[in-house]
Amino acid sequence: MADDLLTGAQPSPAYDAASIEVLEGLEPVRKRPGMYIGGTDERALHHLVAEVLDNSMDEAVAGHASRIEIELHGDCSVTIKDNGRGIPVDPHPKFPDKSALEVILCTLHAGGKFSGKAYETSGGLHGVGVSVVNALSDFVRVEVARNKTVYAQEFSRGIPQGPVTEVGQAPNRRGTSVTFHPDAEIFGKLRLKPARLFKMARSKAYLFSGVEIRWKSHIDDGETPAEAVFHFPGGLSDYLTETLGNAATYADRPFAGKVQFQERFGVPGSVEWAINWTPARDGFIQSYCNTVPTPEGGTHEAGFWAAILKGIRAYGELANNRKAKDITREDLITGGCALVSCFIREPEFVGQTKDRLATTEAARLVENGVRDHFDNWLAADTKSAGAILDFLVLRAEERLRRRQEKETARKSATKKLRLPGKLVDCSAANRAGTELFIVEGDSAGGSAKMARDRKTQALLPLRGKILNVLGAASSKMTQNAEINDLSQALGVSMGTKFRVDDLRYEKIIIMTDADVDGAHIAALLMTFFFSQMRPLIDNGHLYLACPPLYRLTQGAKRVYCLDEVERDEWLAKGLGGKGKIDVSRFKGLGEMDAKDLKDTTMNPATRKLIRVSVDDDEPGETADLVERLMGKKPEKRFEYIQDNARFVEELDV
Ligand SMILES: Nc1ncnc2c1ncn2[C@@H]1O[C@H](COP(=O)(O)OP(=O)(O)OP(=O)(O)O)[C@@H](O)[C@H]1O
Ligand SMILES: [Mg+2]
Ligand SMILES: [Mg+2]
Repeated sequence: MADDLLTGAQPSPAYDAASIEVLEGLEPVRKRPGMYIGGTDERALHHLVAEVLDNSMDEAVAGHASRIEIELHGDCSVTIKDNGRGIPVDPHPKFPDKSALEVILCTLHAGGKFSGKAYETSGGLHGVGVSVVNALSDFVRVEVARNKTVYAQEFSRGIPQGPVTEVGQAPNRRGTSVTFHPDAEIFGKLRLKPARLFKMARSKAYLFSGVEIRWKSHIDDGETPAEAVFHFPGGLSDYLTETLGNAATYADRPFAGKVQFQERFGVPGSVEWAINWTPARDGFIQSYCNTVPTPEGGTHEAGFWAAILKGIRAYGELANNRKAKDITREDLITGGCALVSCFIREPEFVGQTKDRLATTEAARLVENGVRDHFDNWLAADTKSAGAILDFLVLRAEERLRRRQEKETARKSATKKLRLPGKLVDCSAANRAGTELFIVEGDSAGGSAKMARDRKTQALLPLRGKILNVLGAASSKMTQNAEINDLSQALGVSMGTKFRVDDLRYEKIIIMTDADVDGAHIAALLMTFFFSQMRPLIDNGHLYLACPPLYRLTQGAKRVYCLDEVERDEWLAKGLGGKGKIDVSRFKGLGEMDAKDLKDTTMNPATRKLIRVSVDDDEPGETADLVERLMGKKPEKRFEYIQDNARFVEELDV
């Protein structure tokens, strides 16, 4: 084979000046879409909509538009319409035979946002966005209402299908409407997803309370509304409250606010933020600059955390809490749920998809803008401030303890087992017959502790939701405290270093509440085992406990029911006791007393377990399944776990 290459009969084509191509117009975009939209995957496809929407948002933030309409059509084309100034249509001074509209759509680096004259703090800055969309669409129609006239021009794959023409009168309307259909030559079978666009549209409305965004979709995905109007005068604070739902938080209301830089620092721009802390989930931060999401963070995020960190340490000092000085940014972020949105002049992003903000000044502006407010807020609401401080100090202590444990473990010459502090171990010396219950929350751990058989049953309470490992980088995973505790308790390593023989227990039993949250945690754990400790499943070590949903009592008689069906059966035939049957539904494991928990869920003689297994005949299906389990909707996962008998196979023990 290799010889063929060297002595090949085909003469290689000459490599000379003629082989150096110069791509003209929008051709480079079609040749290398990745350079402009970061790939040709689903994310890139949706980014096209973001580019057009960002242009309308820029128009709104500049004070020229108050309404944006997004319509997803049945053929997966999209229309984005605003009531702004309208893209200029007059002949362009540099290209007198072309309109500005055509120049903007068909030339890279053509735009009105370079000088800061037409826009003050815009998300757009490269003059590339809409021309890239044009290059990668097989159909584009732009309509502009300006000077009481409606103009239109159509394009395909970046090439005008005719000049700008007047198509009607618009005596009291103005604005821009861009309709485009992504090109299947570039994106293949990928389709725009209503749910994703819906979310994008809604978050934009949260980011700029001065705009109303109207959503319409002609594609029914079963969950996304066909029509909606977004207008959020409450801004990010409302957004955060909505995102956290009814999770318990350390502050009653988020620490939220907005600062205009002009008033404080004499430069244009502003920062708005909202943050709260919760034990219920891993922390997150979503940041934006000029309404453009920056998933990789950047200087604005750095400034924000610096303000929060300095504020909380100073507060700790005032409150005479010596440990406050140990709090680091890492502690703030775990459990801290934050939204930060800044508007600045001439932002510098990394890459055309603008994933990270690089403007150094933003760090200072945001830090100084947020800092005073945080100090005042902490001083005014001492109850919340105290709760947050305690939580963060605990985080810091845990982190230091883990680090110290690691160091002592490394120092000790003999290989000694390190076990996490919260593991309630069993006393049996051998693995045979032993079980580890992974329980949700500390309260459930309490009754489980009394219900267990001390000799063979061990407990590991997990706090909050473990990291969604599928989406996480492996470095993040090894830093996750809950995951570290879990693998330490099991006595094994993750990934390729996993040895099934090292397992310290024979059965690993996931015991979570019989509700949606419990199912979520169970799904997270199963996914974790599937991706990091697969042999543990293949060798039949992983189980799900089946806590009952109902307890029926009639006089002195009492039965437990796993589900509605069983409950209704008993209700129909009666328990054989006296009087009325009393039905109670368990909301969580923590509600059951130790005896109930033992009889129904833990005692090997009376309980039911489900063994988790993976169907090997359909390996493709399994990967798909994990994806599905890890989708964004916990209810879906719950249904899935309940309905699916392939992944979760029934087994009476
Ligand atoms: N909806 C709109 N209303 C008014 N002007 C618009 C609109 N959309 C685009 N424009 C004009 O077209 C120009 C080019 O848009 P384009 O998206 O290509 O680049 P940009 O927004 O300047 O920068 P970026 O490449 O970062 O998006 C804008 O600078 C603006 O002057
Ligand atoms: Mg743009
Ligand atoms: Mg352009």
